[in-house]
Amino acid sequence: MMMNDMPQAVQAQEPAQGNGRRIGEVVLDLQNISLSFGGVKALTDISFNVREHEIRSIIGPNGAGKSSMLNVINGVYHPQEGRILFRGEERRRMEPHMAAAQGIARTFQNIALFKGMSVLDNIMTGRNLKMKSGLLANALYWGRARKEEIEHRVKVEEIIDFLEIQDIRKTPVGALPYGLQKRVELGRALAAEPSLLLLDEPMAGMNVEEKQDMCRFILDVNDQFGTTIVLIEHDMGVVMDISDRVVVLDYGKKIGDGVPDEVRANEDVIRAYLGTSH
Ligand SMILES: Nc1ncnc2c1ncn2[C@@H]1O[C@H](COP(=O)(O)OP(=O)(O)OP(=O)(O)O)[C@@H](O)[C@H]1O
Repeated sequence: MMMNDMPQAVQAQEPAQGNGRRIGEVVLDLQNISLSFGGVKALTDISFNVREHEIRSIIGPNGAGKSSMLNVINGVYHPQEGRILFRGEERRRMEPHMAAAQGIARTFQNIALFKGMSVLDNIMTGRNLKMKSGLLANALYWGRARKEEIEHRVKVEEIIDFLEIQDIRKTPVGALPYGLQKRVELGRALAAEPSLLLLDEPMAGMNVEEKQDMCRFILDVNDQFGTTIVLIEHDMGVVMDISDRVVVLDYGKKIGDGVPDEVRANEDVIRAYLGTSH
């Protein structure tokens, strides 16, 4: 990203209009979010927003509250305080399956795939929500269900081509190296055709080459499908390279928010990261 060429005034808090992508309106607005587990305050008064087509990263040292934040967005955790607006509408009650129905998909820190199933079948499970025909429909309207399945297959094959995993489409996921499993997990999330994709440490445990591949796919998803992406990542180099804006958490509080150059220069962020292993 060409942040260095941008004048200071343009950088303040606004995402870059990089890579020909058009960054649009705020799609997700988190306002004064606080979340506790018993006596543990995981998040304290966190506010930030995510704009359409943006790659928005959440970083911070271990235990900073990053996963908790993603789980709040996804409807897994319910904050005790604060407001969440998605596409301008305030969220009242939220469950993970409702997030999926709203076009929010996610991947997990620890790969959550069916290891004994093929790559193709795993990605196919990502279409579940889109499938109208249930078992009964399958029995009664065989033709219609069959047609629908073919349409889903076409979509899944498109994703397989996009992720360049044609040669392993029939391979059981458990037999694949870690980096490829992560790519399949991305494929399954993409199968839901999300408008907002949440990625929990998509590069964790990868070697340099696998990280480069994953970066390329994340940028391509964002660019070609226009998907808005929120990601948690420990690798600072990667984050600064691919993000439009970065929010920094430390001990459950927000200590920085802005384009990568702003965050890099932020004294609080530098202090939080000094002496940590990130
Ligand atoms: N389900 C839970 N029950 C109790 N405490 C929790 C729960 N989830 C998170 N926490 C606590 O909330 C705080 C933030 O944790 P969280 O996992 O969100 O941080 P993180 O930044 O994602 O950390 P890491 O980088 O290690 O994954 C920690 O103190 C953690 O112990």
